[in-house]
Amino acid sequence: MKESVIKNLKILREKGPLVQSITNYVVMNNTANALLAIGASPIMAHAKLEMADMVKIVNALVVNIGTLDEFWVDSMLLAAKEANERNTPWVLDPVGAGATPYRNDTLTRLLTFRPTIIRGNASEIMALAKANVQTKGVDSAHSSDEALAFGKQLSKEASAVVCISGAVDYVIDGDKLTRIKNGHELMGKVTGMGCTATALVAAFAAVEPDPYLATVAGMTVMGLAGEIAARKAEGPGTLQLYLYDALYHLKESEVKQWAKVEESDD
Ligand SMILES: Nc1ncnc2c1ncn2[C@@H]1O[C@H](COP(=O)(O)OP(=O)(O)O)[C@@H](O)[C@H]1O
Ligand SMILES: Cc1ncsc1CCOP(=O)(O)O
Ligand SMILES: [Mg+2]
Repeated sequence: MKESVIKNLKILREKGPLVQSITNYVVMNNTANALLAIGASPIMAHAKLEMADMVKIVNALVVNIGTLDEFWVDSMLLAAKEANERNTPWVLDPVGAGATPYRNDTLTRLLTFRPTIIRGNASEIMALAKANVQTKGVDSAHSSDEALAFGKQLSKEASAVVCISGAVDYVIDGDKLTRIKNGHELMGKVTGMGCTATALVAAFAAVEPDPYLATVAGMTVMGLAGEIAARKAEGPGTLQLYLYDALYHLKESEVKQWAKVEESDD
C-alpha cells in the first residue's frame, strides 16, 4: 500500500492532471490551492452552459454539495451524467448529508450517475446509507468506527469506493478495507479539511485507474500533510497555511517513514 502511494504521488506530480470541482463557496480557494500544491491543476466551474464541454476535457471531477442550490444542482447532475458516460472518475462529497431533505434528495439523484468514489465524514456516510441519524450540519456527530458497517453497505449498494474520514480514515471497496491512521485532531478545527481530502482523492483518481488505490493515496497524503503541518502550527490558522507547504514538499521518504496504512480483512 505504501509503495502504491509513493508511486502514485510521483505520477501525479509528473502528469499534473486537470481536476474540475463543482464545490462550495467556503472552500473553493482552499481546495484549488491544495490541488496546486500537490501537483494537480484545478478548475472550479459550475455554469450549466459549459458543463458538458468542461467535463470532456478534465481528468477527474469533484461534485461537492456543500452550498447547493437549484441552479448548482442542475449543473452537478449534468456533470455527473457526462462523467459517468465518459468513464471519467468522479468523486462525490456529500457535505451535510442527513441535515435536510433537500440534501438527501439531491444525493439520491446524484447516486444514479454512479460516483466512482464517495468521501464523507462518519455522519454523512451513515446518512447516505440510510441510517436513521441526526447529523450536526457539516460536521460529524459520529466516529468513523461507528460508520464502518454503513460504509461497507454503501460501497456495495452504490458499487463505489467509499471513504469514511475521521480520526481513523477507512477506505472500502466491497469486501476490501484499508485503515489510515495519520492526521491530527487540529484538522477538525479548520473548515474544508474534508473537502480538501476529497479534492486530493480526485487528483489521484485522475492518474490511478484503480479508485481504491487512488483513494488510499489521497487520504494518506492528506493525513500526512495534516500531521506535518500540525507539528509547526500554533492553531487552526497556521495549520491551514502549513498544510499547503506540507503538500508541496511531501517526500517519498516521509511517506515511507510515517504513513500508517494497513489493509485488513475485517
Ligand atoms: N481527530 C482526528 N485525528 C486525525 N485526523 C483527523 C481527525 N479529524 C479529522 N481528521 C482528518 O481531517 C480530514 C477531514 O476529515 P473530517 O473532519 O472527517 O471531514 P469533514 O471535514 O468533511 O467533516 C481527513 O484527512 C481526516 O483524516
Ligand atoms: C461550513 C460549510 N458550510 C457549507 S459547506 C461548508 C464547508 C464544509 O467543509 P468540510 O466538510 O470539508 O469541513
Ligand atoms: Mg465535509
